[in-house]
Amino acid sequence: MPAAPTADPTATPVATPTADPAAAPSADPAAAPSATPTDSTEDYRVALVPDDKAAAEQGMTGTAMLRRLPRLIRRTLGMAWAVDRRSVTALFLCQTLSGLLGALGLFGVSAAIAAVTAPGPPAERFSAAAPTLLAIAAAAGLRALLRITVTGLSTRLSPRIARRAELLLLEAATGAELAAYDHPGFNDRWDAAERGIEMSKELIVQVQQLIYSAVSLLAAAGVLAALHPALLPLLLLAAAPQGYAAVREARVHYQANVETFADRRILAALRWFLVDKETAGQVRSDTIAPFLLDRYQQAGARVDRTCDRAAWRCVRISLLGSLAAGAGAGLTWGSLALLLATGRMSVAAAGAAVFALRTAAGGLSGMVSYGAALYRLGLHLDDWDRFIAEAAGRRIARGTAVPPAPLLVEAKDVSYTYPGAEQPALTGADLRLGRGEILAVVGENGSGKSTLVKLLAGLNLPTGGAVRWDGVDTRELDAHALWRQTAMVPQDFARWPVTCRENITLGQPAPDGDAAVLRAAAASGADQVVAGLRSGLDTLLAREWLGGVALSAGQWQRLAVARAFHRPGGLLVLDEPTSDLDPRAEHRIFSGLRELAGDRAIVLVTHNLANTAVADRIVVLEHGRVVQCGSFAELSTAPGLFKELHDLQQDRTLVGLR
Ligand SMILES: Nc1ncnc2c1ncn2[C@@H]1O[C@H](COP(=O)(O)OP(=O)(O)OP(=O)(O)O)[C@@H](O)[C@H]1O
Repeated sequence: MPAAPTADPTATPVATPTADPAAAPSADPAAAPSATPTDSTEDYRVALVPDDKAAAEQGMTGTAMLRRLPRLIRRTLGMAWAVDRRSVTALFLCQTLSGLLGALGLFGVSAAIAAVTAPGPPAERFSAAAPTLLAIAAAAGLRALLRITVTGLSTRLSPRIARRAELLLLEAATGAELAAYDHPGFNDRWDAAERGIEMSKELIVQVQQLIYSAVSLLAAAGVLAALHPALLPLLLLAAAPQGYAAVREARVHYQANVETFADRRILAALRWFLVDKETAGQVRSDTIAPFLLDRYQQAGARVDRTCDRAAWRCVRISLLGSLAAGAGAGLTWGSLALLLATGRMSVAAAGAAVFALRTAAGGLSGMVSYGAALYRLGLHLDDWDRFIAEAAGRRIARGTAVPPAPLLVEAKDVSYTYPGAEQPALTGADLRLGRGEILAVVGENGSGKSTLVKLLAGLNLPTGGAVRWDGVDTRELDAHALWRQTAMVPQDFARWPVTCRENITLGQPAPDGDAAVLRAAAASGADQVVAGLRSGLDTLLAREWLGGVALSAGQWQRLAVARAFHRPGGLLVLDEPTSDLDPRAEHRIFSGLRELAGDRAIVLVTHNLANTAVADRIVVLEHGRVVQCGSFAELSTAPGLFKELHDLQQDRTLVGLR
């Protein structure tokens, strides 16, 4: 899936988001994307299949294939044209020339046989045929050269087409609203679309093979029609069963692919959990490896069973297709013999017909098999298309107003229900936050704190009520302009695989460059991290990469906070910003917060209620509702949830001291 895979992308190849444990169906069934709510890996697997299977069934008939092929060819050539016009033009010229040379060669064969079998002395006959034979040889040589050129051109085009397809996919994914990721099946469709990209590498190769076969067939068919009109329909009859079998096989393969889709995702997720560095320690300490490996084997066995069934079906289909094709071929060759025997065709024409029939049969079977392969690729390309269309339907399309740093951020009767969720995560929330103020948001796990701050920061749009920045609904604001005014430390902050400096500037340096970076680092305690790095700000923080340096969880968090402090956003959102920090680092951040609030509005989410003393106001959430609002002094003395939680926190400390 396209979301930043984990808090540590250094451990997650960005280009292989399928390995994202966030998308792992077995890891978190609540978050598992599926067609229907599921509670187990098995349910997940079963729930995924019907919809996708239904989609796969659509249009998988012979006529559908015939209808779709021209569109697919146009589409592939269109994609190729967009990336490299010269190569596509050269490809066409080569193919056309190759076809013409093929036809000339076949007519040449007829002329050569006629010359050789004409009455007269052998030497004369041979010298009469020699120029034609030389021309046939030259044409064959030239065709071979053209074939090599075509292969070279398609090898050049293939990766470029795939990269373009990938880029379009990435643009579609990053251009979608964040809420798109929460829609059931969105991540699955991303996975399927990625497979479409893999397949797109093959497109141009298959298309050029198909065109080559078609051109060969056309040339041979022209010659055959000229030799005897009965030969061509017979040839087509012989190819029909093979074509039908190829379509059926493509269909069986694709269906097997769809049926094993969920299991293959499970396999990918299990592979991830078994080998990733993040979980490697727990795999050992929890001795969970045998359990996960068992799951892996079960899923693998299911995939194998489905693939075996598909393979056997294909063998049966192929066998029947070949038998019918053999009978058709026998009919064609028998007819040719009959024409020759009854004198309705000359020996020269029959000789040329033999060559033409072989060429045409090769062209036909090439068209059938490449056509079927292309059709199969096209089904995967549909997945790519489907995702792009879906992402486009969920693209960020808000207003155009560009907000300055807000003086006032308000939530008015705000509710939010995650897509597909039965219960709202937030209901009827009202609050105000002015520039220079600190607002703390507290509550038990799952009470809606992160949901609320994502709405205030315009990452999500409320499903009810409104969030307003200086009176303007966030729906009417330009999303990117709004986010430029927002600095955020989310719970799962990213660990970008770039230098320490870039981890703080995010590629958006302040006018005073490193001075601003060092100020932000000093305010968050990241200055100590920088001081310990062998190349200071220039140190690459990507442990898997050559020369990268690994940081501790707390050191990363200091950098994440520095990054938010460095950003000149008018709204600063800190969601559990000190969960990994030692007391000294935590103290440094909270003692500097008031100064930072001078020209910003700050929202702080924390479970450490003592830290909320720094806030001007505290809102307490319970089951998605604001149940209390007040200052620390008020809430810590008045009866209510805040006091209860605060006392519990104190009480635990006392137990520890006893
Ligand atoms: N992407 C999502 N899709 C569906 N439901 C979600 C999603 N994210 C959160 N929720 C649900 O919304 C509710 C509020 O979640 P939220 O993350 O806002 O809680 P929180 O107060 O920040 O929790 P915590 O203290 O554990 O961080 C929870 O019941 C959670 O299950």
